[in-house]
Amino acid sequence: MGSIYGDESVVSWDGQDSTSGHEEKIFVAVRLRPLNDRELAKNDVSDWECINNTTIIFKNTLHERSMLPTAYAFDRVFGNDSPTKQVYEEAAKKIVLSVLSGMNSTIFAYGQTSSGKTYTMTGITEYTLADIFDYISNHQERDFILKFSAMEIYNELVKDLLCSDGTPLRLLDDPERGTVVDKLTEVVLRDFNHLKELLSTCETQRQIGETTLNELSSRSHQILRLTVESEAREYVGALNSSTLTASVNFVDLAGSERASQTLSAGTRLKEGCHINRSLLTLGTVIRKLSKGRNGHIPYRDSKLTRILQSSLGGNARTAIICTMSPAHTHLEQSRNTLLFASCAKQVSTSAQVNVVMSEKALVKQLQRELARLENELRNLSSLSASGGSTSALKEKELLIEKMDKEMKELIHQRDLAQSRVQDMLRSSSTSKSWVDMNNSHEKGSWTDEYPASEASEIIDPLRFDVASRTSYISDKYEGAINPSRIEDQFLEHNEEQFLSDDTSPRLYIDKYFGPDPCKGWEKMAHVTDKGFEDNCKEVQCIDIDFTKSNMGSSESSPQKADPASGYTMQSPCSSDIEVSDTSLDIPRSRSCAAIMITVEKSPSLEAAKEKENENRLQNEADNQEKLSTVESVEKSENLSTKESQSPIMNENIKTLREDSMEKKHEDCVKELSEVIKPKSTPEPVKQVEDDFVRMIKPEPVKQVEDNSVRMIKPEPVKQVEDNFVRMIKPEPVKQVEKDYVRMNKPEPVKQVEDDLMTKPGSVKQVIDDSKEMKDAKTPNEPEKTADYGSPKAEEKNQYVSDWYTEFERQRRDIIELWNACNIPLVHRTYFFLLFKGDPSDAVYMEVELRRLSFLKNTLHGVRIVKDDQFFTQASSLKALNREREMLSKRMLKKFSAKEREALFQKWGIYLKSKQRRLQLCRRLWTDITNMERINESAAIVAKLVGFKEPGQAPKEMFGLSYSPDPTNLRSSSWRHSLPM
Ligand SMILES: Nc1ncnc2c1ncn2[C@@H]1O[C@H](COP(=O)(O)OP(=O)(O)OP(=O)(O)O)[C@@H](O)[C@H]1O
Repeated sequence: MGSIYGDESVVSWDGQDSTSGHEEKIFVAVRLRPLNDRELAKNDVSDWECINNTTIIFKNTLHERSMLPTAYAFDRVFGNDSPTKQVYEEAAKKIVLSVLSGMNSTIFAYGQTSSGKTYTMTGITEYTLADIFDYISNHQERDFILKFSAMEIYNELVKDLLCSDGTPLRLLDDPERGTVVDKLTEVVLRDFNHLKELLSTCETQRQIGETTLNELSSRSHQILRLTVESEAREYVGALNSSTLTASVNFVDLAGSERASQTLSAGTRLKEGCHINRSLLTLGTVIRKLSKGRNGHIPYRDSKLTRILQSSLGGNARTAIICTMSPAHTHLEQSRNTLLFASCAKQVSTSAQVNVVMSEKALVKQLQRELARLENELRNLSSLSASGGSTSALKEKELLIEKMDKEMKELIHQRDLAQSRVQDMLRSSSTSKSWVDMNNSHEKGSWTDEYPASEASEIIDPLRFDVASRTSYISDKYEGAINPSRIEDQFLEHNEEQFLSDDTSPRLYIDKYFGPDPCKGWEKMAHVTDKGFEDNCKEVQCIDIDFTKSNMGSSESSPQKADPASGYTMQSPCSSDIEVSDTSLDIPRSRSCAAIMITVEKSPSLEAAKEKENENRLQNEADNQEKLSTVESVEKSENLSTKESQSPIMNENIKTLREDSMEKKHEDCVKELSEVIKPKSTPEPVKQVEDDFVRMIKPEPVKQVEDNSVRMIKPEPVKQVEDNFVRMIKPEPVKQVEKDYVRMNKPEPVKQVEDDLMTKPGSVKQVIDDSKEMKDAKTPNEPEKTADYGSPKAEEKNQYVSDWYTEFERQRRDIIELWNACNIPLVHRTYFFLLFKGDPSDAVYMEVELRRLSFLKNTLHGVRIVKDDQFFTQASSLKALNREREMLSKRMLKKFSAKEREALFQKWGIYLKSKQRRLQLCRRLWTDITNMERINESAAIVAKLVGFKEPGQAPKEMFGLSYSPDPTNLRSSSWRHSLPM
């Protein structure tokens, strides 16, 4: 008897958790009735016999030549002496009383005409109702409502058995309740007697006809329906009250019949046709369901199957009691019944508790559900706000913006640095050129060699603007002398002038770095040498020109040429560029060269300093010379009129007088080093370049775009599909195979061996220690014995003991993994016997553990992708079962009958059971927690396979040289089954 646990709980009749839907097969029982008087009168014989509770056999095999089965097994079979009460208790009660648990249930009586369906079903209905009423009276804590309805399907018309007008009822399809019989009378039962009255009404109403086989043959399918609603009394009207509601159907089918047997005609024949047709549909539904739910199930082909759809593979617990006549004359019908029963046995239903909540409870629950959903929605939105695609994009945009700013700043700094470099170089070169030029001028040599006409021809195409250039250069010159002004000059300087000026830092960048400044640093390394040399030359030329113009002015009006001196102040005198460049052979500023080397090769700071020192030494020598030159200029200054000197020149001379060239060079180098220091080492430059490329090139944007596209476009699906295809395609298997092969190759063994033998605290160490301990224990060597028991010896002892604990642990792991990976038993045995607990086993164990762990993971993966290809190749259950079969065959040869019997007894195998050897082999290596069983398994397999010296496994077996007595392994499949 079940129990009720209060509100929202259910009655459990069979110990199952009935609150959730569970799938179960239809319960099928067969009931054999006794031969009836008519059959006895005809001397009919009984063909069938129930040999136990579940099996019914065909007795008269002599009369039956067919190949049809002679024995049938069902959930329960009842012989002709079984009373209906027993049938109810053992085959129906559990199912029908599920109605009290809130689960729908149905009990069918199926069988040929006159086989005892009505007889059985009437009894079952009464017993059920009696039990239900009994239950209700014993459970006053619940409030029950019972409703009863009854219908029959006669000639494919649905009739209400509780209504006498005989009007056929319509079937309606309800989306929630399925097929319902429209306007079917439903009576609320007052008590058991009320029900009995109703049952009697039904009996009267039901179509009964006389046939030659049954005087009171039911000519219709009858469905009696009892609906049980229950509610815990203490919760009635409460907010959390709920009602269990379910129906039980008692279905007494019309009997299948053969017209020839029933000798029916007219009305009976017509009834028979309808009966057979609807039963045929029922049979088809059952047969189709028994083969799975593939394809169309013809529920709607008959009203019977349509009404009872929920009981046929639906959500009602179902039992079918097939009634049979044992008479030989009904053999064919009996066989059909058994065939139907066999099919029905394969059909599953999935019943669940129907809980109807009170309106208040429903509102409360809906409110709770609403709150939960709202909460989820909130979480989702906050999640998307914090980590969603929009925020990710925004974050990236911000990052890009930030990096963009940084890059701009870096570029700006670099520009400044370059400008400073140039200015310094120019000022340095100018000073030197200017001094040199003065020296040359003093010598009066260069203008003679290069006439003005030639110079003019060269300068014209350059459209050299002497005035602006002079002004600019003078400014820059000042800047070079006063580095603090450089930046201001660049900022203040006219943009156009910058662009037209090929000494402009911007053009310089364009020229040497290209439009993408990020490439500059590298490109610069290739072109600087020549480029900078050219640039320096230009600077020199300009300086020369400037110097020349100023020098000229000291002698005459700037508008007039002085043929004597060769000054051509009216026309651009850049012809002298060439002159200065070539004929004067002015040495390029060493400081310029040094600086460029620093930039060009991006050496380390130390290297730069080294070069700086080098330059300083060189410059010291140069400056000595320059200072003397300045002195000579000073001298000449005294000789010429003071007014003839330009203020700039005066300033220059003044500055040169105040600052030595060495100081200037030092300043240049120092400043340059400071400016370019962070970029002088290759890494930051590369980093800047990489960052820049990442930030300002189209790629990052593209990347962001791609990312966003990936997030919102259908491609992800494609990607997922691709991944999936990649997952389930043979490729991963191939990879897995490769990995597997790699794992099984001798290399890892070697590696593990090496590790274990060479590492400190290694196996070798343990072996040595244990040997040492063994030696220490030798009684013949007292001095060693003396050491035994000392702290050192105890430590060693502990060490060795730890090793054995570890050994046991590893061995257990391996055994577990063997089982998990379906490793062949022969392999297990060989290894198991190999492990003697010697520390040198560690190598084998470690390799085996690694291999198995890998295999287990792999198999796990393979199972996920359901790729049997690798699975079977690696270690499949199928292969293992094959191995067990083969081992079982060898038992005859390897074990005597006595030994086998002893083994069967030891392993709990019933001596009279079939396939005892196979049973035994199927148990080998299965109880992995029982070491005794494992030991026995190993011993049995070893004997079956014929290991000669199982403990003496060569380590080569880790390769492919596994050879456990080839004479005993004739079948190649044995070797094939080995995973190595
Ligand atoms: N197990 C049984 N023990 C004794 N008598 C039985 C048993 N089963 C059926 N009978 C008797 O056999 C006869 C036919 O039974 P019943 O009417 O139940 O058959 P049925 O299968 O319902 O037939 P139909 O399909 O024609 O209605 C009845 O007289 C009934 O009393």
